[in-house]
Amino acid sequence: MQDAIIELKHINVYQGTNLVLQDVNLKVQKGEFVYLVGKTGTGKSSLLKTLYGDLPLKEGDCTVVGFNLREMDWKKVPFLRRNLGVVFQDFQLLTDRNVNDNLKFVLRATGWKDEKLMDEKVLDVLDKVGLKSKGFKMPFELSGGEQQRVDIARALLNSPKLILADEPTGNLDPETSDEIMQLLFHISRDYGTAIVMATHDYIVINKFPARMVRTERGRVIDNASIDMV
Ligand SMILES: Nc1ncnc2c1ncn2[C@@H]1O[C@H](COP(=O)(O)OP(=O)(O)OP(=O)(O)O)[C@@H](O)[C@H]1O
Repeated sequence: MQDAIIELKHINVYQGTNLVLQDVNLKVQKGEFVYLVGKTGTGKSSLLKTLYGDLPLKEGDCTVVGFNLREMDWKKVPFLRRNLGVVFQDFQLLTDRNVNDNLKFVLRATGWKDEKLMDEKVLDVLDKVGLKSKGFKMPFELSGGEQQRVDIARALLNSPKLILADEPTGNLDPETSDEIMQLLFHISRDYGTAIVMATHDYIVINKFPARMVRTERGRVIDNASIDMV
């Protein structure tokens, strides 16, 4: 039997009192790569936010990396976040500290204490994203692609079973987008990390085909094929 990393049953997604997505059913298995596609404003980010506990789940059943979001005490959200990684379009690095300290900041915030273990972990994730020698650089000294790699390294810190990526190639040129996609596919394939990636970018999808799920008119449509979009 395969392990479901995400299982959604009849969930409704709200922004405030506004119902954004209705009756969403979705299963994502260990190591699966899934694109979340759909026009702007159709609810891709809202769905991802629900999955990482940024929007409260009001209706339906939702299990993410073993956490039942319906029954979960709101105070447990930090524990949920320790078990998944989130990658954003705009990198969201702390601009006042170098790459090592950006990563250590997250480790400390998620309960790590031993300096030596933290140093080893930081080196390990930087190695995984091909930035082993860049730990002492400030974010402004890095290219957009390198900053996105640091963002991905940050998502890998707690060895998550799931990465949620919201338009991770949105700010990158085509060549750099390809490099980031190769990295994400490598992570999914070689470490068994499930990845759900929201994107508008059909050039990327064509080059790196994977399962697609589409947001449209308040619904999530599974098995969307590329010629439908
Ligand atoms: N913070 C918010 N408060 C209220 N409504 C919001 C908020 N964020 C998004 N919305 C609304 O929720 C709906 C879905 O937005 P969402 O950002 O999830 O769509 P999206 O598919 O991710 O769009 P994009 O591709 O442009 O990022 C839109 O109608 C949007 O206006």
